[in-house]
Amino acid sequence: MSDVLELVDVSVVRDGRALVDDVSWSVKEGERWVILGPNGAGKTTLLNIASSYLFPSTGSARILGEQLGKVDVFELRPRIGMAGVAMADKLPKRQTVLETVLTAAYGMTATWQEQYDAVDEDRARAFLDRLGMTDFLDRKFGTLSEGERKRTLIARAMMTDPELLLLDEPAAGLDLGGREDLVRRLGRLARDPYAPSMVMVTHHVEEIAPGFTHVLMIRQGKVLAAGPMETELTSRNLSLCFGLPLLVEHRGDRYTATGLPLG
Ligand SMILES: Nc1ncnc2c1ncn2[C@@H]1O[C@H](COP(=O)(O)OP(=O)(O)OP(=O)(O)O)[C@@H](O)[C@H]1O
Repeated sequence: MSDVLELVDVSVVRDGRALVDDVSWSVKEGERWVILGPNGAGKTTLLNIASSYLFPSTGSARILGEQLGKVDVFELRPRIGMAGVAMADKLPKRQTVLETVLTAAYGMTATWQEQYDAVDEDRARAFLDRLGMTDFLDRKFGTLSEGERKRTLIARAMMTDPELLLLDEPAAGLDLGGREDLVRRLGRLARDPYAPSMVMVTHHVEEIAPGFTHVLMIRQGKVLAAGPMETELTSRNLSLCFGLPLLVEHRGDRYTATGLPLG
């Protein structure tokens, strides 16, 4: 298996403070990673490196076999799908859902007067269908609910047929039904052997879909645990990560975490 992502001794320093501190982490082809950590731990900063939008202050980062700093990022970026709030803010609100997904194939965020290939339109429809968005194709992106927007962004990130899919808090802001629906869809994607390697940032173990294989826990910029879900997603590690006693339970193919009474 080849490395999709390989960070060696990576630090990101701003105003004399390490936001990411000496992180070494590798993601192999086909793996599905979850990044867990408290607010401000450095999760989004790591994702920004993985998407080639942020360069480490020190250390080395290889993405899809290319060394950050030596590769033309404009050639690298189409190989990476990214769905997150930062992307949602860049997309025109008046564009339809179908156009929002379709424009990804042309490496831009706005539509032009040009005709799109029927093949691309079919692909956009298929991804939207897979995410349960078929009834919303002509709706303006700006009028979607949080959950509908999240599902559209994932379809959009899939459109370039990425080798690496990065999801930044895809279930944040969803109600219970919306979360469960998304977890089911992400689970289907995670178990699809043809789906890209995936890295998902989340705040809650309840949002981990079946099919995710590995977890990275980060606290104050430092890696606290990284490895297979079944060995690393433990009460001990999660308690250390969030700084309070937590009980992790594994029921069926899902996880829950609850705080223990401070005895
Ligand atoms: N450009 C910057 N300059 C200075 N500090 C920054 C900069 N960008 C981020 N930070 C700080 O770096 C730390 C890590 O931020 P990051 O967004 O990676 O955390 P996170 O784990 O994603 O947090 P959250 O769960 O709240 O989204 C935070 O303390 C943040 O305030």
